Amino acid sequence: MAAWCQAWHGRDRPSDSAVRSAHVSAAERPRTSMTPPPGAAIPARHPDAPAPGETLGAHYEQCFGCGAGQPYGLQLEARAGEGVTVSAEFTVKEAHQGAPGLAHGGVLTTALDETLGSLNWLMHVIAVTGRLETDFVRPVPVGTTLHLDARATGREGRKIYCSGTGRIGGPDGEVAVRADAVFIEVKVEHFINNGREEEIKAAMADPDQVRRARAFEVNP
Ligand SMILES: CCCCCCCC/C=C\CCCCCCCC(=O)SCCNC(=O)CCNC(=O)[C@H](O)C(C)(C)COP(=O)(O)OP(=O)(O)OC[C@H]1O[C@@H](n2cnc3c(N)ncnc32)[C@H](O)[C@@H]1OP(=O)(O)O
Repeated sequence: MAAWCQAWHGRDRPSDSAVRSAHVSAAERPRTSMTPPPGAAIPARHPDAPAPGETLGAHYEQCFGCGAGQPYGLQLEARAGEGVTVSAEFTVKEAHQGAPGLAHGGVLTTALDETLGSLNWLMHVIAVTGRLETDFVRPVPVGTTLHLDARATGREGRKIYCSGTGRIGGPDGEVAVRADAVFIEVKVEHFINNGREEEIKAAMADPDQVRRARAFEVNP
């Protein structure tokens, strides 16, 4: 039986008090810098990572950032670049407005979060966003295609440092948004112990081999 499957069967869900105390100690931690510390490792591309130019596919069909099963989601399709870099496009739809005719800042942050998160697949690591800092440089109108780029800049322990930009008017157009983030490597138990049973079961039964591989095969 695969490790993730054993973890599911023998899972030990955290009690409410465990979740609360974990939350308090994390909240008391000083903010992590967004710059890789001196001595951080240079992120290495996994030998089995998709080749430059290949699309990565969604990691979960119901993901608000990349899943095809979310009609109001971003349905972002990331492509592998050289090294540990990715690019993606996202066209702002009416459902994504904040001010009339303009993209909501949270949606733009989601686009960056998803693009940055997809870098982890090139390293064959499962990681969640720990900290994400966005600069909103220009307003982004509905109908605009945001050209996104992201790169991993350093690794230290479980922390993965990365940065990304979103440009308008073409892949070399003006920067409209940019972000720095620290992702934290987790085991598949992070999802099993904290997610809802219904969705976890559905994800495990996903007939899409690529998505299953992204979710599980990086956790031997
Ligand atoms: C069976 C089905 C399975 C399906 C599987 C599907 C897999 C699909 C593949 C991929 C999915 C990825 C999803 C992509 C979606 C886009 C990305 C998102 O939006 S993710 C959602 C938003 N993020 C969260 O919900 C995190 C919530 N936070 C937590 O769960 C914890 O706080 C966590 C895991 C981040 C850390 O908790 P700790 O207890 O494991 O680790 P500690 O010991 O506290 O920290 C470890 C190191 O990380 C630093 N760290 C921790 N939290 C940090 C933070 N918030 N900012 C900066 N650094 C932080 C610490 O300073 C520490 O560093 P030092 O080792 O001391 O140097």
